[in-house]
Amino acid sequence: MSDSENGRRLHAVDDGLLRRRAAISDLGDALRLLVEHAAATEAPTEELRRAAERIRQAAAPLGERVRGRHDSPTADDMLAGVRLYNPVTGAGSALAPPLEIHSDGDLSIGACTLGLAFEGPPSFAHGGVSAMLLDQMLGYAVGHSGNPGMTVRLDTGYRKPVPLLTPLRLTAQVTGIEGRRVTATGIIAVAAEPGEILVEATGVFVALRAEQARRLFGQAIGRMRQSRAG
Ligand SMILES: CCCCCCCCCCCCCC(=O)SCCNC(=O)CCNC(=O)[C@H](O)C(C)(C)COP(=O)(O)OP(=O)(O)OC[C@H]1O[C@@H](n2cnc3c(N)ncnc32)[C@H](O)[C@@H]1OP(=O)(O)O
Repeated sequence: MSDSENGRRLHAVDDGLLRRRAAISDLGDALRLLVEHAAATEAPTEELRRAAERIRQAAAPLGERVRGRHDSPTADDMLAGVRLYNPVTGAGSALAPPLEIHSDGDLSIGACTLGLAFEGPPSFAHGGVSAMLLDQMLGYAVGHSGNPGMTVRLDTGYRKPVPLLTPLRLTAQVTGIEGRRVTATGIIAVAAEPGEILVEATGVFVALRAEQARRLFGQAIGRMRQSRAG
């Protein structure tokens, strides 16, 4: 194959992957709209029954070809950090707010708005959701520092309730590295009042030894290599 033919082929593959990722995002948006409407609706009972039937019909073709537990989604790129179904940040996940994170130097900054589907106490976020957002924020900061690891401890302090339907600002940073253990802290605030801490967390993350990584992720890594080679 000539260089230009090879180039055209790679370009076509990239286009296909980009189109698939855009479609996954689009499906994720539709699912999040569905989840939010389903949590907020006061539609008549008969409308709920009709909607349930239509949703089951729409779901059926998606279930015809599915991946197994150890298979990465074909549109993901684990090494580049592209994970479309991450339940906190994934554009394709119905569960994700989604939280958008970027870095400014050593500081990781996140933004999201939680809908009624995330309600715990009336009109405020469920405490477990705040912990989930902060675990992701701290994990991102730890990964960004070049020492990725798994959460072994997460201490969460709830100072004030987190309002729903209100833009939020989250921040996180690494505060200490001791061998394989990395400590990070983070907070949740309302975007309009970033100085007022609603929830704070400190997490400890541990970099896996090679043997631990093989034991926990060996099958998934093997499948990923196979699918890349094929
Ligand atoms: C740009 C970059 C972007 C990156 C984006 C990424 C975003 C990703 C975001 C994802 C975010 C979400 C992330 C998630 O959701 S991660 C999912 C939730 N976490 C887990 O499932 C982890 C479960 N735990 C384990 O599997 C084991 O504990 C592992 C394998 C991790 C360690 O195995 P093990 O337990 O046998 O430990 P060790 O013998 O190897 O020793 C390790 C060191 O750690 C210390 N230790 C252990 N436990 C604790 C503890 N509770 N408090 C304090 N320290 C503790 C221990 O004393 C030792 O220290 P030292 O004696 O060496 O000093």
